[in-house]
Amino acid sequence: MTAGLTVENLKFRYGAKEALKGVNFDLAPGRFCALLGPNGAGKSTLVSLLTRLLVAPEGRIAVAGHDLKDAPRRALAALGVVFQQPTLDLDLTVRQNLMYFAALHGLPRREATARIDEALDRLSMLERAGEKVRALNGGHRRRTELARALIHRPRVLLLDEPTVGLDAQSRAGITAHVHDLAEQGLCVLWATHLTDEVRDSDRLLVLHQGQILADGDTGAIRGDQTLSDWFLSKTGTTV
Ligand SMILES: Nc1ncnc2c1ncn2[C@@H]1O[C@H](COP(=O)(O)OP(=O)(O)OP(=O)(O)O)[C@@H](O)[C@H]1O
Repeated sequence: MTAGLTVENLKFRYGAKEALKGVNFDLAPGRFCALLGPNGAGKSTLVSLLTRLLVAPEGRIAVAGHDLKDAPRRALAALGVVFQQPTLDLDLTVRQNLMYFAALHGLPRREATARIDEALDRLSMLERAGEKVRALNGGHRRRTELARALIHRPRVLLLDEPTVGLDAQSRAGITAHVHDLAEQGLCVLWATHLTDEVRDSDRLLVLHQGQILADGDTGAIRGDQTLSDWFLSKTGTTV
C-alpha cells in the first residue's frame, strides 16, 4: 500500500453485466497516470467506486493509505475529484462556488479565502473570481472545477474525462496544468479515451472490457507504434 492510490481485486456488476472483473493497481505520489479505455471499458464505474458513489461487494480501495470502507471520511478527505459532468452552480460566482465547497470541508473563512486565491491564481482564474459561472466558457468552467478539487489539498486527484467538450487550446492547458501538479507531488489518475492526452513519460493503465490490459510506462508499452495503433493491435477495436 502506498501514500497514493491502491486498488485490489476490484469487481463490480450491474445485474448480469460484469463491468469490472478484478482490477488491481498501485499508484505512487508524484506521478501522472492515464487510465485509458474506450467507451464502456469501465472507467466511470471505477471512478464511481473510488468516490464511493458505488460500493463494491468485493475488493479494496485505499486513498493515501486510508481504506475507503473502514475509514471513508479520511479516505475521501484525501481525494480531489473532477467529475465528467460539470457540477458547478451556474448562478453563483466562481468564488462563491469554491467558498461553498471549502465550507463543506470545514475550512475557516480566512483560510478558505487564502487557498481559493492561491488555487485560482495558479490557474490564471483570479481575475474571474467575481464572475458568475454561467458567464464563463467551457475551459474556464473546467479550470474552476479543478481549482475546487484542490482547495482541501488532496493527496490524490481523480479526473474523469475532464477535457470532454473543450476546444484544443483549453484541453492542452488543462492537461499541462495537471501534469505540473503531478510533478509537484500529487498522485493523479486521469481517465480518458483520447490517446493524445497521454505522454510517453506518463504511467499508463489500459482498461478494456473491465480488465487491466496493460500497466506501465506509456513509451515502453506502445514501443514503435502510436498508442491508438497499439490498442487496435491488442484488441481489434479502436480506443
Ligand atoms: N447502470 C448500468 N446498468 C447496466 N449496465 C451499465 C450501467 N452503467 C454502465 N453499464 C455497463 O457497464 C460497462 C462499463 O460502463 P462504464 O460507464 O463504466 O464505462 P466507461 O469506460 O466509463 O464508458 P464511457 O466513457 O462511455 O462512460 C458498460 O458495458 C456499460 O454498458
